[in-house]
Amino acid sequence: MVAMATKGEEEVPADRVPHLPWMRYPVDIDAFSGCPVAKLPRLDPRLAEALQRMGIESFFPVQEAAWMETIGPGAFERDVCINSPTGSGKTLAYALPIVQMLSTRKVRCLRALVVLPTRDLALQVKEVFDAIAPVVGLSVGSAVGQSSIADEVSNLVRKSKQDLYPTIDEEYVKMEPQTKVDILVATPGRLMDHINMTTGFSLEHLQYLVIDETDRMLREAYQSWLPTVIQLTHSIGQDPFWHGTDGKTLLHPLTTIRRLGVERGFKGKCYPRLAKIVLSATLTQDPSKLSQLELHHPLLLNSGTKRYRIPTKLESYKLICKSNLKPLSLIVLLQELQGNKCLVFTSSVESSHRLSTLLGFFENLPFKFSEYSRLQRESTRRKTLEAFKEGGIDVLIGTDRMARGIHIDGLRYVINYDMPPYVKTYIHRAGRTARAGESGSCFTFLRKHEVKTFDKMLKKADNASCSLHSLPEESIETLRPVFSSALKKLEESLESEASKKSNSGDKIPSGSKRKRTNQK
Ligand SMILES: Nc1ncnc2c1ncn2[C@@H]1O[C@H](COP(=O)(O)OP(=O)(O)OP(=O)(O)O)[C@@H](O)[C@H]1O
Repeated sequence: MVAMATKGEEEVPADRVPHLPWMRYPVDIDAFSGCPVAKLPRLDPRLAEALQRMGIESFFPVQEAAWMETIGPGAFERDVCINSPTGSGKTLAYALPIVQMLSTRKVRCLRALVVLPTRDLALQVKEVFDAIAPVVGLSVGSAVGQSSIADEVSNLVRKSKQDLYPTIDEEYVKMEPQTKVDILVATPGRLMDHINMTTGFSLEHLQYLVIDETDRMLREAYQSWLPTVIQLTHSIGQDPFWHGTDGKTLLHPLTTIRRLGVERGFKGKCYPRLAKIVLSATLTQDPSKLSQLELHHPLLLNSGTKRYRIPTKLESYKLICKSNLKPLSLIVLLQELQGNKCLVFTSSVESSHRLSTLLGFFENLPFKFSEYSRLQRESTRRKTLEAFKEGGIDVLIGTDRMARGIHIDGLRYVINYDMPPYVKTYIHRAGRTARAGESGSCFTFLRKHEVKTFDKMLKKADNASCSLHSLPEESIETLRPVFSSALKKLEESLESEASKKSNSGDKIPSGSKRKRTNQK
């Protein structure tokens, strides 16, 4: 039985043959065994050194496979679609070829755009580019809303010569690109701000477009950023020649020498191609969604034959508990995990807030926890994530917003306090652990009536086995006396928060009214 598909969420039987012919004959990533950095053909030695400084001695299979289709024999002739498990190294799989391809560019202008759904994830990916791009002279910028738009503008575009020397010849100004970065990592909202408002910001020279977490990006419209970007990068009508006032016609000195490839469907005309890489651990197969990408002769790189794969060293457990005692079961489980780093996922910001407020009324808990949700200020969230990464906090309680792509070293445990609504949600939540070949465990709390649905859901995730984990009844019983007073304090605390907000005129957090988001 197919999980209830809701608007925007395509849940089709994982074993159904893909609609799109090109998805039926993927390159099997498992056919690659990875290789030492020194053995990757044509890798720029400066990049090899940078990778070694990052502690990377060998490449993962997906990175080797992607390299072969971009720098190797595949030579970027086809757009690359990567469907590979969480934590398998997809970021470097696209970052390395793009940096290598741009390492020979002569003029600095925006040639690679990487778009991701959240600021945290975008900043994480920018760190990877920052570690490799500068060694070959490339500059990397970000447009994620972490700083003011004015600061971003000054980092992204230089003042045009016309502003500096009003008498300068206009034609010369048109020639000189004003973007100060070669590679831009962006979230859709800020990208659209710069497209619409930042003078000198241009995508006309773009050669590479990467869409990470593609299934989520295609599901959430984000002010129709994708059609806007695709349209702006169409070079149809872009005259590659510069017609001087003296009647001479020259090849525009700054025309991007994109990989001129004959595009199918363009009647054989030479057409500079925008090379695209799209990727996810749960890449959509929905033709209507994929058509938005205008992929050129796409090639699918897939891990194994299943639609979804979970990390090999991930162990899954389920705990069946009474819903009214779930907070106590969570405390007992967290006590068992002895302060190891752990992410706790709930179904909504409101549920995260309630749970973390309630836990605050239990004294002497043997672990430090914090809420991590949109109800908090951005600065608070950033500090919380930093403290969690550095070990100052053991447990983060949040929503699916922190499920996509975020990598936290040493994260051993993920707990689904609320059952994930879809298999994709499960894969991305559980995928915060057992990354890069490490082991990890995912515990899911279930009420009796949820077990059957959950088991069916897990069958779609590569037939993942899931053992039953039980908690000592007596440990739960010892917490019950505190529990009832904690519940009372919780209601009082939420009431006073609500009255404070209504007195101060603050909007009640949208999270408290939010329907279940199918963010995944
Ligand atoms: N070749 C490598 N050798 C060792 N570690 C690596 C290698 N490639 C990537 N890593 C590390 O593996 C971790 C996961 O990589 P990455 O975030 O790219 O995975 P991902 O496939 O994008 O995961 P997700 O689907 O969750 O976004 C990162 O911390 C990265 O530093």
